[in-house]
Amino acid sequence: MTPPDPQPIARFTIDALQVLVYEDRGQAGKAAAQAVGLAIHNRQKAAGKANVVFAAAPSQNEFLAGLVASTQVDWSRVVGFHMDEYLGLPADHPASFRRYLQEHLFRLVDLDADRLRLIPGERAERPLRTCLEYEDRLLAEPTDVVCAGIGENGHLAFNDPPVADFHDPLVIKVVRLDQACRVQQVNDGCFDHIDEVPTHAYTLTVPALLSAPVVSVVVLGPRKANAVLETLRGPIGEACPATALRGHPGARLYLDREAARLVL
Ligand SMILES: N[C@@H]1[C@@H](O)[C@H](O)[C@@H](COP(=O)(O)O)O[C@@H]1O
Repeated sequence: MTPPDPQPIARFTIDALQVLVYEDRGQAGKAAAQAVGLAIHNRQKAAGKANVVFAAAPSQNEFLAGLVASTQVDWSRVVGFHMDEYLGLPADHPASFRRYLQEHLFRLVDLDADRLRLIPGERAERPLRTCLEYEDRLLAEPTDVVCAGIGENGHLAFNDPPVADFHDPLVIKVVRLDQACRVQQVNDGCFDHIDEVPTHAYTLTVPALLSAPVVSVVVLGPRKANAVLETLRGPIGEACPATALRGHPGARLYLDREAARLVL
């Protein structure tokens, strides 16, 4: 017998943003995976393929596991991008986002190299050239679905508060990482020590992320409660980059009870 679909314990809308709260991480991730699976399926039916941008962080584990299990997605017709990567980190480094996505998704669904558009983060020289090349790839295959998280400091991808720009003319840029963001990477277990966390990274910009008609955001755990509060109840602005989601009618925020603690 198949387990029942996850049911939200609360659902509400803040400005244009739909918010769904689930009892636990597993249910929130599974619900997001079902909705993203359907969005990819619909896009494949309408356009033949779907261009999808994936976040790479422990917050995505349950969601990606749900997507791997989805029967709705034809992975031979998905083009996979990722939203950020550390500058100077080789692809096989344990904390590399390319490695994370290979292990949690691409390898598991046979998404091969010819359908992957990955940021060559190890190229630390001439990063602007890397940005322009990746921009060309994104513009050639416009994003249909973005799968994101929100950082403890309210960042979207690596658009931390000091560098986020809701009117950014760029599609991808190199940013200096905020200290709070670098500390989170250690707390998440991605690095042993703050000194190991790179100081700079490539990131898709806020307008690039929000250009997708479907934006699915999974935010889990007690350490995200403040960021969720700011995202939903604070003033819309770059001080909390995730507030930009409130202007997007195709955005959905999937929370577990712990992350939603301050907004229920
Ligand atoms: N590289 C990750 C992104 O891919 C992720 O979306 C974001 C939020 O991550 P988390 O949900 O762990 O806070 O953080 C980093 O930028």
